[in-house]
Amino acid sequence: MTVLGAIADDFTGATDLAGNWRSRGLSTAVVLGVPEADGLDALRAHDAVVIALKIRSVRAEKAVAEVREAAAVLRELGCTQVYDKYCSTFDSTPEGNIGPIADALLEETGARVAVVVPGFPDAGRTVYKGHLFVGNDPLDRSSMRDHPLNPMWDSRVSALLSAQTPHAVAEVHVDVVKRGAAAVREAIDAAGARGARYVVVDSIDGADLRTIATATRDDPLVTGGSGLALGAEAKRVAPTDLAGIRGRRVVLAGSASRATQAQVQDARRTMSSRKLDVRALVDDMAGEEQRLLDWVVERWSEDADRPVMLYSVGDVDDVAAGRGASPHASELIETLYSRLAPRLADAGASQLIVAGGETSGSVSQGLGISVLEVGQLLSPGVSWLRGRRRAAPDVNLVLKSGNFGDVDLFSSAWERLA
Ligand SMILES: Nc1ncnc2c1ncn2[C@@H]1O[C@H](COP(=O)(O)OP(=O)(O)O)[C@@H](O)[C@H]1O
Ligand SMILES: O=C(O)[C@@H](O)C(=O)COP(=O)(O)O
Repeated sequence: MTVLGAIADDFTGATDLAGNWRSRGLSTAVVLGVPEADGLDALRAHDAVVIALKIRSVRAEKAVAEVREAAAVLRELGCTQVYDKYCSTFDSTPEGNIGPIADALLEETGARVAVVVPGFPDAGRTVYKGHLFVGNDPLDRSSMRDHPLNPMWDSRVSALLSAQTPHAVAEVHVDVVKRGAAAVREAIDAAGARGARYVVVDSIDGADLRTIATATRDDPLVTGGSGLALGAEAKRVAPTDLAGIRGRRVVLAGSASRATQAQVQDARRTMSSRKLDVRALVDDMAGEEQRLLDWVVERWSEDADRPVMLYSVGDVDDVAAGRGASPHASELIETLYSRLAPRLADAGASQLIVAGGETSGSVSQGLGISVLEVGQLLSPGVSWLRGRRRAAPDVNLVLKSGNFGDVDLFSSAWERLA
């Protein structure tokens, strides 16, 4: 029976969370979109279910409506705790939807108070005295300040959240966390008694996540990045690795994040690659789609085993250039990838690495994927997946969050598919 349920605001975030639950031995299914009632029985066998939505950058009312539907499904599945998964870098604008979604989930779950835990120390996200750090930098001094969709303007998580919710937000700092789960529980309850509905809890290492997870085990709602899932009670089940599906290999990078830029630069040295031309997409989307398909297929015909890469940002100037070519550059790039992905699969692609949360959503939707099985972990937050497509053969996928993964991920990941 399913005990844990999650709602993730993007597809990479969903696989990030599922990978962490899998590493605790929990069998975890990722469903793309709110599943239909007749699809629920297949999910009941899992310990945990993640419903992946593509709502990170959509209007709050629309996002909340989808989240309420997803919450109803998790209730139907009998989940005793709902995990509200947003980005470990709290990606949102002041009009963003993290607050409204959490507010709706307080109502849906009947929770009096919910923790806010963006920390994921394995991936360099820590929260210290309420401030979110990316590596050594406060969030608003990290590369996230230049994000094309969600430029981050503050590092204090309570300030970011307070801009998006009418509810009071409290903080529990690391000195309390280091005293253990009972002290954290007491501090959360005390904050709740003073009227707070959210409590941002510091986490500077994995032990803190385990402490917070223990303290909140019986809470109907927790919120955070994926790190808190690493504190889930472990099951002694050795997770099996996914087998590789034979076929062509392709990298589709639509992420503008700095880590992806470095991965793109690294991969350009080892594989054929081509940068998307936003101007050409504006002028003739269908023609450009065909040209890109032909170009990839020709590269495969030269060497069937070598991956081929399409990318949209090689360095930070490409975002400004893309925007200069069209104010709709982001949508055009997402549309291109979602249309191209199924055509690449028809042309033989069975192993795809996709970079960027929004981009991964577009590609998965384009491929018609309904459920993802989570396999071997490549690096914190990044795993191989098997995507089940509606009326088409399955594919292996990596849906990589923009800022995650080792620099050589695009060339090294393939070896990890048995
Ligand atoms: N050259 C570009 N110019 C403008 N927008 C771009 C460019 N390349 C990618 N984008 C858009 O930026 C967004 C990146 O978001 P996402 O895929 O979530 O990755 P990340 O958050 O890591 O940057 C997408 O909407 C993508 O289409
Ligand atoms: O929590 C995280 O950092 C990731 O799971 C995530 O959501 C990253 O988003 P993108 O950078 O948009 O892929």
